[in-house]
Amino acid sequence: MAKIIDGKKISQEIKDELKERVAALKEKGVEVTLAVIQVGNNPASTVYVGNKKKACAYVGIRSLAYELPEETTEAELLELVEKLNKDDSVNGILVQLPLPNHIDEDKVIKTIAPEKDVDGFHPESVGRLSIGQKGFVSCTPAGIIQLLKRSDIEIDGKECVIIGRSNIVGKPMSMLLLRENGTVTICHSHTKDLKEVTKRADILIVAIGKTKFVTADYIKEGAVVIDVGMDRDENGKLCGDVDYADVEPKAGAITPVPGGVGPMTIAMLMHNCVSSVEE
Ligand SMILES: Nc1nc(=O)c2c([nH]1)NC[C@@H]1CN(c3ccc(C(=O)N[C@@H](CCC(=O)O)C(=O)O)cc3)C=[N+]21
Repeated sequence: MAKIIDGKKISQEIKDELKERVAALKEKGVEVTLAVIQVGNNPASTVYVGNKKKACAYVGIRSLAYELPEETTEAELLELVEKLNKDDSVNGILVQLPLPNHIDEDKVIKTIAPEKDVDGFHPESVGRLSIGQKGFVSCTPAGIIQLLKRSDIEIDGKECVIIGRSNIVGKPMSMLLLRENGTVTICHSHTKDLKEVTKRADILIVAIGKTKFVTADYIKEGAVVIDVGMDRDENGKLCGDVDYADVEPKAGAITPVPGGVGPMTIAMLMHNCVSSVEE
């Protein structure tokens, strides 16, 4: 029986700590403000953005919602980002991804001022993380480190295997695990004999976007399994990239979906907003 890593509970602890820090800032007359921009109405994005606004309200962060129509041009979006860059009352800017196809995501991310890049997606933020300088860290991988630390799971010297090499999860995850002295392997679609690699993992991070892809035969007995997937099963129910029912009995610890990594992503966004104002 695996220990269930409760992301909902741990994210709540983090939000409660942040709530006190925001209250202390308010006493000094300092307000924390996050601008959230959504283009179009992708239903998943609407749910995530809604959760972000709710978390802001709980922690005491002011949130400004920009809900732009699907037809918004790239120039219009860039103009809004530049306006928010210059607005001293705005501390953080988040542009919800994915953007409609006619907008170049890289160009938009590059336009966000690095000092307001609470998503940690700007090339400067990514570069800083890779060379060990202070900067914003992508929220999902930062949340996974918190899940491990707050569950007393040691990373130092451990075999850490990541499946997936995305810019927002896999790659920054590798940098964070390396910073914690893990031995890090990143697997992807061209990896030969994937199971042989994943079976070496003491800590396995799964971020591939394939419903219930990882089964018990991918893991070592007692491994820590972190599921970053946000998928739908055959009944339309939310599930992850890990076949939970199959893997849980063999794992040492595991994150559920929902209630695992997802809520941590939002807690770390709140953390990034608050820490940017405190420093
Ligand atoms: N600029 C940008 N920043 C992001 O951080 C970002 C993004 N774009 N685009 C999409 C992904 C995905 N993401 C999630 C956030 C919360 C949950 C979450 O709260 N999940 C809940 C369940 C949510 C539900 O009920 O559907 C859970 O796992 O328990 C999931 C996924 C942030 N992302």
